[in-house]
Amino acid sequence: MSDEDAALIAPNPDKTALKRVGEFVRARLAADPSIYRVPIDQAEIFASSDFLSSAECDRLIAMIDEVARPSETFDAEDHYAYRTSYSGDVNPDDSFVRMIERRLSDLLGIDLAWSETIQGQRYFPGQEFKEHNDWFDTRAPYWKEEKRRGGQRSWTAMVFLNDVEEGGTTQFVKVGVKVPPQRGALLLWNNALPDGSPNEFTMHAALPVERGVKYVITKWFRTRPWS
Ligand SMILES: O=C(O)CCC(=O)C(=O)O
Ligand SMILES: [Fe+2]
Repeated sequence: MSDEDAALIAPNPDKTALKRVGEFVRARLAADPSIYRVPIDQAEIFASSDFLSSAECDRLIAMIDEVARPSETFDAEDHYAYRTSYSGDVNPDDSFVRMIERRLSDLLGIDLAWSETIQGQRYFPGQEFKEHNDWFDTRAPYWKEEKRRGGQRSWTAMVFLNDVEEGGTTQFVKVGVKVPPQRGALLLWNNALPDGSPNEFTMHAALPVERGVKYVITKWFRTRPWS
């Protein structure tokens, strides 16, 4: 059995909560005319082209440049091969950041308290984030802590802050969906299936930047209040 297959049969204590979050966010997004659903059946992936203004993107880019440090993923063993970009939590107490967070939370209809603080990422040429799923592996040592502080990740919200000269496409590798960076565009997806189990079709990668620099912000929503 591959590691990936094993992850899919790992214990899923948050299944019912994931199902419930999936249901209400799905209904809310379906009723929102600014949101487009990527037309595939295997995963719930949504986009909105002008979520942030250029001025808002520039302000976030400047904040990321201030906090950038090497990324950490939850897979300590090979994280350098895995994600080579720079990342950092932008200041969650900043009133401008709070405004962006409130907008995301309102769009999805998930209480802001159920989400991790916004993370900024910057990719220079050659940097990438190899294919992965955003959900936690409930068999990994870190799960004990994550379970206590908000549980499984439900929805991911990501915003591209700039156009990239070449490369940096976000690719959902199992369903053939490719989203090139587009300034201000929001990408949202449900990491779970409608029944609350992890959806392997959400596996995604940030392809290497070839020319220019790529900036994104990401916010992960959980299944209960995050701390
Ligand atoms: O930068 C991207 O395009 C993807 C980022 C990502 O997958 C993540 O932060 O989990
Ligand atoms: Fe991801």
